[in-house]
Amino acid sequence: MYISMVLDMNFALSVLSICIASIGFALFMKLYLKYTSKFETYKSIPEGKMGLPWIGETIDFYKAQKNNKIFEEFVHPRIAKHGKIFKTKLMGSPTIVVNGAEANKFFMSNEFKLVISSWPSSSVQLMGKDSIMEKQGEAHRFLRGLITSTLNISGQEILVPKICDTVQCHLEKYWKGQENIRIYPLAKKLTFTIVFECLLGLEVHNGILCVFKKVLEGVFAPPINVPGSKFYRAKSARKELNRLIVSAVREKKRELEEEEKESGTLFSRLVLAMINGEITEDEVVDNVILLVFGAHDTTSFVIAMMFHMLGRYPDCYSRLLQEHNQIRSKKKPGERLSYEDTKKMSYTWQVARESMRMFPPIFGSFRKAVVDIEYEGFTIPQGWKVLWTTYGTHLNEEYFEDPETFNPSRFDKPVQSYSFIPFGGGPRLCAGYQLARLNILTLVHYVVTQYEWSLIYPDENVVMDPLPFPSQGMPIRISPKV
Ligand code: HEM
Repeated sequence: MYISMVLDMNFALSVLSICIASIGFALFMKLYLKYTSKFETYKSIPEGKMGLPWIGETIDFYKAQKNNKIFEEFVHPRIAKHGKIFKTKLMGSPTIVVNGAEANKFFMSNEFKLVISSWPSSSVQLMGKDSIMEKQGEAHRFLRGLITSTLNISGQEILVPKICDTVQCHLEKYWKGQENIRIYPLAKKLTFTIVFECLLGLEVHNGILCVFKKVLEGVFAPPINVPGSKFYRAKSARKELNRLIVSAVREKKRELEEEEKESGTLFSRLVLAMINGEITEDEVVDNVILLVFGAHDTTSFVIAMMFHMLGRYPDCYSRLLQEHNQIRSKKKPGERLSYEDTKKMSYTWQVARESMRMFPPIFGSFRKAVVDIEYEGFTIPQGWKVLWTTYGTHLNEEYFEDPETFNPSRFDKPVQSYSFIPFGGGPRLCAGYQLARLNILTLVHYVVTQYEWSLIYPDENVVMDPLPFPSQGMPIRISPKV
């Protein structure tokens, strides 16, 4: 009796489960068909798979990103199957992934006309809606003008000696007397100080780097604002940062109004524009934060990867060292580098470019179509995202012969335009590119002329979370040159 009751119950439960599963499946199919038929009117959407409703192929993308294999595991297999332009769905958005110099040129140079930049919600909330990356048209042009005017040739002539002092101070504080150091975290400290002190002209207070780090950690985290989440911690740090920067803005405003003299630093220029009513206080704050974000992990990763490759390619290192010894030999003891000296570091910059080709700090960037776009016989519907990727050209032998080989000399000759794009291109080309260049060249100069060094882990992995970084922080053995 008891057994038959249990069997009856089991049977009833099985029938119920089958019913629930069937209803679930029917609902799922209905949603899926509704979702796929929505775009049937567009006959020429690029090929590709949209994956599951809402999630799309996000899990595959994140998995590839975690392994630092976005190209090998996500982009390349889809290029092989569907061609250089394919569709997918990422983080809830239908997305067209575009690869190749021609496509890069088309989408990057049509910024504001056909596409606008489109950052994840967590980045916008943490960087602020008033940062340059969220601006279009005239507002974008004005902010960009302020930033790039600090980095024109006369701006760079002023910056180089300041960067030299900062680098020497950094080496004195963190390298001197050490046997082992980790290049990547130290390069982050240095980059932060260079942006804050040399570019912006702000003093670095104790603890501010820590607050910045917490904000940066949440920039690509899911925007889940619950206590304990990365995003929640980043939002709290952002509030703290706001307080600190707002008080610096108001102090600078008082100074500028009382003294009526402008120091020429980017921070003064931003505050002066605020006094003149051209931008708001929020715009000053958001752009200070954005500049640190734009510079910090990117420049430090390039520095780390340059040392990684130089440690593995002694011939390249000898040639680079020769370049710096020559510059050094023309200087008096203690004399700083000049902007002209940095122009002589052409091979070093080729090493940096080759490192960025193989290990781009930014894998690509999202845009949003503001109208239906016709490109190469395809239609990209209005509202869809477009993702351009660095890997799509950097690792393609159509643009770079033998792309897996580290060969800085490939940059002896100019490369096809829009094929080398670590700094992006078009109206949104990196606004701090010259600062990154000076930061990298100056640090390399002082390190290679003052230190013997060798890699501790020549096979150290690069991981991504979500930006790439060396898994061990790139430790090196160092000893001062005699
Ligand atoms: C090696 C170092 C760097 C790399 C690889 C890099 C890369 C990039 C890329 C790819 C973009 C374009 C993003 C897009 O198209 O959506 C960009 C934009 C930008 N970067 Fe950099 N960046 C670097 C260093 C810096 C530095 C040092 C600063 C400033 C101090 C900076 C400030 C900016 C700003 C303000 C933008 C936005 C430009 C705009 O929207 O008009 N970057 N960067």
